Amino acid sequence: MAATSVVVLDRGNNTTCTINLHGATVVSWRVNNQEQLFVSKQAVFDGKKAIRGGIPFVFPQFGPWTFGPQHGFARIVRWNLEKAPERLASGDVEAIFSIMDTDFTRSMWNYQFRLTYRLILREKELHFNIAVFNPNKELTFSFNMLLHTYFKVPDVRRCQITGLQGCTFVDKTRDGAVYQEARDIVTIGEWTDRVYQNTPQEHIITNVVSGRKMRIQKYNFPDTVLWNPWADQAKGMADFGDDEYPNMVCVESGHVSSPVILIPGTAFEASQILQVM
Ligand SMILES: O=P(O)(O)OC[C@H]1O[C@@H](O)[C@H](O)[C@@H](O)[C@@H]1O
Repeated sequence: MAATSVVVLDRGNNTTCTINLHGATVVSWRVNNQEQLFVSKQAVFDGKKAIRGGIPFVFPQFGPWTFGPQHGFARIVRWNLEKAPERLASGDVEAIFSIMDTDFTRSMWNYQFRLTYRLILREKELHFNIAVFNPNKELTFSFNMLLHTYFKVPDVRRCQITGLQGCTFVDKTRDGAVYQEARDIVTIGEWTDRVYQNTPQEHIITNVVSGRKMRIQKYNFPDTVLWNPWADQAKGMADFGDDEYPNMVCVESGHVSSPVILIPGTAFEASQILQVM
């Protein structure tokens, strides 16, 4: 069996979305033949390591983890294809992916769970609907979740990001010091690793591929992580080219600064819409 395998949603007009079952990582989103996501040339596809780029799925932990790998296990396990790509009456294409607990996941996180991930590819949009169910009889569990989206950009220094003004953020490049964002438009010109809290439902990033704008809409994802490793940090990552940092920006919708607490028999739902404007 191949170490990794992919599922393609094809809407026609050279508009496609490719999902690698390793981590249910979205590894490509093309709109009219234009790639919107960054994947490193050094990315490793060995069915073990997390894929460097696209949209890795972070769950049940964000960041370093005492009981397992950084950013949890969802991005390094093979997902099931619950529903193969199917064209809807609207012409949009849908596919559903899922994981549930295994011996491997229980060795780090000893709960039964079920996670479904539904993707819908529209003309200029990609929709993500996520549901986590707690089937345990008595155990409440808590988790973080985040869509670690790597946007492809011609030059990150020219991107402007809206929707962060007034938000409190934890700056991981300054030992987790907490600040408040003063700027209505945020730009990036150095190593950036920030967890913005209680952000609004919408962000716009300017100057993505072909000078267009990207709209991010999120529901039940209170936080937004902004990340670019810049030159020095890039050198420290084996699966990221030294000169690639100008061509990506991670703007990540998540529930990370506080955990989701899920009591038995209930579900948590969250969603995101990406739109090329
Ligand atoms: O190298 P990883 O595990 O994919 O993580 C990449 C980055 O992911 C970001 O979301 C984190 O805020 C960063 O701290 C981290 O460096």
